Amino acid sequence: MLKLPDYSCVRTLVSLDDAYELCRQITAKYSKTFYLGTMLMPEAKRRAIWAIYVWCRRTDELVDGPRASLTTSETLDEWEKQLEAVFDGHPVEDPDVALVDTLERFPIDIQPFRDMIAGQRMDLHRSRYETFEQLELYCYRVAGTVGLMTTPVMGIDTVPRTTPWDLYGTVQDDPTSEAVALGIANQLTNILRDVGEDASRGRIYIPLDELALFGYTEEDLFNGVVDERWRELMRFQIQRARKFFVSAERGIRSLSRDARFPVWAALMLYSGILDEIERNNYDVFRYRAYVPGFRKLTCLPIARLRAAVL
Ligand SMILES: CC(C)=CCC/C(C)=C/CC/C(C)=C/CC/C(C)=C/[C@@H]1[C@@H](COP(=O)(O)OP(=O)(O)O)[C@]1(C)CC/C=C(\C)CC/C=C(\C)CCC=C(C)C
Ligand SMILES: Nc1ncnc2c1ncn2[C@@H]1O[C@H](COP(=O)(O)OP(=O)(O)OP(=O)(O)O)[C@@H](O)[C@H]1O
Ligand SMILES: [Mn+2]
Repeated sequence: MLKLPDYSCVRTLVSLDDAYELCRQITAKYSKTFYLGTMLMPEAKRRAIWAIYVWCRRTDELVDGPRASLTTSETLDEWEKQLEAVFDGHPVEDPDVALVDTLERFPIDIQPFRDMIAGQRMDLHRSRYETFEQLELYCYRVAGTVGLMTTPVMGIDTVPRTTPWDLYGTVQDDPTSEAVALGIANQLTNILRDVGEDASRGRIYIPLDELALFGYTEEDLFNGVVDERWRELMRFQIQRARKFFVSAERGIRSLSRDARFPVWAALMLYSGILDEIERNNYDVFRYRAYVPGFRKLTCLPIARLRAAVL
């Protein structure tokens, strides 16, 4: 079993600035998209998002990282206790120093963090989802929760703006469900991009009843068969992921002004992966869909404009 540090021990940890710098470096190393998003935010918010990112990354690594085979349900129990210590103001490891500070500055609830651990537990115990309902619960837990963790940092500002091209109607007070929708959209996209990689680990996230609906079998998936059945199935999956992105868009105008551009940018960059899958003619087995740097750059002025006018 993977042993975590004893959270009841007192130990010497890094300074607050060093802890945030560590979180910055880890975010930059692991995610170009989210790091870019944070670089468009004011300093205080950006540092908080790095701290949250790193906690999420560490949680994900427990079941997805190089030492994942050592992770058991007890490891996740310990991780949850470490989380509680952090919420009580007691950092256990260096990056926790930044998270404790972030939790003091922003009104963030512990429940989404617990729910994310529950999502990682699902990865530990199951490698198939029968229906989309089951998959949606998984997606809420591992990714929708990120929306709930980060919205209190980004802040809400619902001052209505009326424009002749108003696409989304009145500004809502509470963008919680849109924040969750963005996490789910990202996770569905991630799943479609990584179908081949997950299959090589014996995992299938696409709901089995939907594979059956398109006459595509588990065996086809493990053999990386790309034919019209697969392409139709992928078109269906992509269309659904896009619906979640569209729901999320409605919520961005309820966020603080200084968070709208970063979130539009992150949304456009991540949903761009779906366009790349289409460009690769749905062959996620042989080609990894990624948004090339120049296309990421062209998204930015459009995201800037959307943040200003939508
Ligand atoms: C710019 C910004 C606000 C970013 C948020 C950054 C953040 C804290 C991300 C956490 C990501 C993370 C490590 C989660 C652990 C579980 C996991 C791996 C989920 C997948 C992320 C993809 O990461 P990546 O591509 O690096 O994965 P791999 O390379 O395959 O390992 C997820 C797909 C989920 C990410 C979910 C979000 C970022 C939620 C987004 C929602 C908001 C920012 C709320 C916006 C508010 C409204 C009202 C729309
Ligand atoms: N164009 C590419 N071709 C092959 N491998 C890549 C490519 N881009 C990234 N990788 C590798 O795959 C890993 C994850 O790639 P990914 O596209 O998720 O980039 P990322 O830095 O995590 O950014 P993002 O936030 O957009 O997911 C990278 O750390 C890198 O090692
Ligand atoms: Mn990535």
